[in-house]
Order: sequence, then structure tokens, then C-alpha cells
Amino acid sequence: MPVLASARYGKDNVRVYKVHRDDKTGVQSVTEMTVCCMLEGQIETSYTKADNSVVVATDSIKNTIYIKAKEHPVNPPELYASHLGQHFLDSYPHITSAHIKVVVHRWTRMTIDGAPHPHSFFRDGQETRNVDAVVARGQGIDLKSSIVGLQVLKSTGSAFHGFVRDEFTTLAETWDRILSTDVDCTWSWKRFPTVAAVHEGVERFDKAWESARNITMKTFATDESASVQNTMYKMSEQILEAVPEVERVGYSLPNKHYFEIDLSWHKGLKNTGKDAEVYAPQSGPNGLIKCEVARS
Ligand SMILES: O=c1[nH]c(=O)c2[nH]c(=O)[nH]c2[nH]1
Repeated sequence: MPVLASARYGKDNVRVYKVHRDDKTGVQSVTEMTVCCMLEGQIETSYTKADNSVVVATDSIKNTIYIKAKEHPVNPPELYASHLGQHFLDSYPHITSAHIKVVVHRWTRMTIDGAPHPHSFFRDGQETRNVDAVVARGQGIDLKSSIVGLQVLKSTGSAFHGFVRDEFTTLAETWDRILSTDVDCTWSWKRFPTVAAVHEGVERFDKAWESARNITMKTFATDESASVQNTMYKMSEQILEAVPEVERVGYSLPNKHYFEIDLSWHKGLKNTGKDAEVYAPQSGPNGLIKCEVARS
């Protein structure tokens, strides 16, 4: 006899835009985000017995995403996600947890003739600020914040040598290479008991995002990198140090390879080793290096 081992449903890819208009100054601020909201609870019979009486329609979930964006601030996304998740527990006794994902897209204010423009913005990269919230009945709110898709490259200051050499090895050791990655950095907060606790000291979330971003970039730029592994560990350590309420930091970093091209076949051109200038960026395969660093 089969059993429903797990079940969760909701609405994904709900795109939301919110504007804030400052009537005094005429300055407008915008937020664009993509939201996923999934519910768990006593919903088994909808799967096993065609019992839709336990189903909050995914269309209603979508509507709720809009209404909560109207009723509450959407910044920081950690607070919005907490309000949204809590709503489903408060409204539906048979729902036991809400899993919210918010992806915030960049709209950076334009500078026109040296001054910030009051209502014009541009997308300065595919980087997003993400939040994963789990609001579970009787258990509080678990929040994970992240930076995803921040593309970085350094043209020197990275080495990789001393690795295992055996009959499978072709890679040459290097003391000077290009290092490039798409940063995926996640920091997990100590559990919050209530939405009120998330709200109290809410500026912590923007500060942590700024710290994580600055630490990531500064360490990437200034570390004489021995490996992706070692550099990401140094980043994680510093974020834990900078944000006391964070329990765990994780990175997932592709190692995006740039291959040297031997052009000596053309008029003896020197383009390898210390003479390398023109490289071939690779779409794949790429290394993929991950870690999570927790407090001891
Ligand atoms: O920083 C690196 N870590 C590795 O584990 C690895 N493996 C590899 O081929 N190149 C690299 N670079």
C-alpha cells in the first residue's frame, strides 16, 4: 500500500513590483521581486481522496502575495517573507508550514548629470538578493538570506598547486591564473520566535547583506588565493564574525575556467605562460566548490 510520503504545493514565479512615492521630495523607489510560496499541512486527502476542501487554491496564494505586498513593507525581503508565511498559519488551522522564497532583482537608481534621478533605474547585473523563509507552526521562523549571481573575475592573484598528482592528472600547477565565479553566498539566521522578533532590529538584514557583499568582494580581490576552497572559507569566517545573529554561512562557487591559447602556429606568436594575453573563456565544464561554515 503506497503512502503519501511528503506533499507541498503553492504558487511559483509570482512577479511583483512595488513603488514607494515620497510626496515631499518627489523621489520614488522601486522593488521588483519574484516570489514562490509553498504550503504544507493536513492536505493529504487532496492527493489521496480528491478532497479539495483542504486546498487553499494556488490562485488565492498568488492573490495573497500581492495583498501582503500592499499591506506590508517589501523591504527588507526577510520581513516581507515572514509576514507572508505567518499569514497562512494564522488564516488556515490545517496549514502547518509555509515555505517562502523571495528573489529581489536589481533596479539601481540612475545618475543623470551627476545627480541621483528621482524615478529612473537601470539593471546593473543579474545578481539577486534572495530570502528563503520557513514559518512553521509552534516553531518560529527560519530565515536564510543570500546573494546569488554576482559575477566576479580577477586577472591575477590566484594560484593552484600542490594538488594530488597521479595517473589521472593532466592539469599543470599554476602560481598565477585567472579566477572567476558567480557568487552564491547564503547566511542562515538564528531562529526567530515570531514576526515581531524579525521586525525588531529589522535593519540587521540590510546590514548583513552589505557586510556579506563587501566581505565577498574585498576578500576575492585582495586574497592571494591558494584555491577557491581556501578563499571561500576566509569569506565565510569573516561573515560569521561580522554578523553575530548568523549561525552558518555557505558558499557555492563555480570555478569558471579561462584557457590559454597556443598561437605559436601563427608567425610564432607567443601567447602562453608569461606571454598569455588572449584566452578562451569556457562555458563548461566548470569546477563547483561548496562549503558551509558554522560556529563551533
Ligand atoms: O581552486 C581550485 N580548486 C580545485 O579543487 C580545483 N580543481 C581544479 O582542477 N582546479 C581547481 N581550482
